[in-house]
Order: sequence, then structure tokens, then C-alpha cells
Amino acid sequence: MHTCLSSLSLQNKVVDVDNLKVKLQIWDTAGQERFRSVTHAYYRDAQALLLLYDITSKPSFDNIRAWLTEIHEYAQKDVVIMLLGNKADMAAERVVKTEDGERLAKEYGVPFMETSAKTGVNVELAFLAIAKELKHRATQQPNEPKFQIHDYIESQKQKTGCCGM
Ligand SMILES: Nc1nc2c(ncn2[C@@H]2O[C@H](COP(=O)(O)OP(=O)(O)OP(=O)(O)O)[C@@H](O)[C@H]2O)c(=O)[nH]1
Repeated sequence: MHTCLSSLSLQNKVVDVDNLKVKLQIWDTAGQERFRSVTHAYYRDAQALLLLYDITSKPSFDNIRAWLTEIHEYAQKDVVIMLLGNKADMAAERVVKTEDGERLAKEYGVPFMETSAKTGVNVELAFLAIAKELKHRATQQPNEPKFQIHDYIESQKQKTGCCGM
């Protein structure tokens, strides 16, 4: 991996939202600076953006601000953004506190949770929350209350931090 365009990979994921199948087309841009001109073209039209950092890497966390600024400039105005602190299972190597992720997310008004691609903690939830938000937008009736993605995530997320989940 990690050479040229192989860093821009595509996957489909189907999520079941209240008996409706929502197909998510997921582009993984790997966040590399040299691909910015290429990645613009992809996230410009994206309906949702998942920003991942690695809780064992301070530089990966510090990069997030640049991405948030970038997104503000180039992405759709109503794009669904979510901040994810990945590798939550690696408690012993943690260098980014859960509170730091929470603070940054609050500053930018985006939902936040810690995930682990290894144990699966909060991974399905991240995709489900996005699928629910997009489904609500697509099918919303005028009098129906808006889907509250922040509240949904807060009520469903598994806490990480101390227990190496
Ligand atoms: N323990 C643990 N390892 C993980 C987790 N997520 C990814 N990894 C490992 O971290 C390494 C990098 O994973 P990638 O998916 O290539 O990460 P990436 O950020 O896309 O890497 P780049 O393409 O270099 O930007 C691999 O060895 C993964 O197995 C996680 O949640 N927990």
C-alpha cells in the first residue's frame, strides 16, 4: 500500500436503517498531503466525512485541525462530519487523551467518539449514525423533527479510555 493512488481506496458498505438499506460508498484518502489536489475532487461532493486520528500519535491528532480548515473551504456546506479517535484498544500507548478529542470536536461542533478497527468498538455506530442522518435528510417530512446525530451518538457510544476496549 502507501504508494501513489493505491492510498485512495474505495469500499461499499450497506447499513440497515429502520428496514431501509442505505449504501455508503467509502473513499479512504489516507490523509496524505501530496494527495490533496486529488482528494479535493472526492470530498468536494461527499455527503459525509469521517476524520480519523490515531490516539497513539500526536501528529495525527494535530493534523486534524488542518483537515477541518480544508473541509470548511472545499466540502459541501451541509456535509456530515465526524471526528474519530481510532486505536482505542491501545490504551498503554495512548498519547491523545479522550478529553482532547472531545474538546476539539466541540470547538468545531462535530460529533466525536473513540473507535477501534481491531476490536470493532464504535465502528458500526459511526457508519450507522451517518446512514441514519443521510436517510433522514432524504426522507424527512416537513413536520418531522430533525435527526439529532450528536444525541444519537452520545446515547449509543461505548466509552473507551481506561479499559483498553
Ligand atoms: N491496535 C490497532 N491497530 C490498528 C487499528 N486500526 C488500524 N490499526 C493498524 O494500524 C496500521 C495502519 O493501518 P492503516 O489502516 O493502514 O492506517 P492508515 O492511517 O490508513 O495508514 P496510512 O495509509 O499510512 O495513512 C495497520 O497495521 C493496522 O492493522 C486499531 O483500531 N487498533
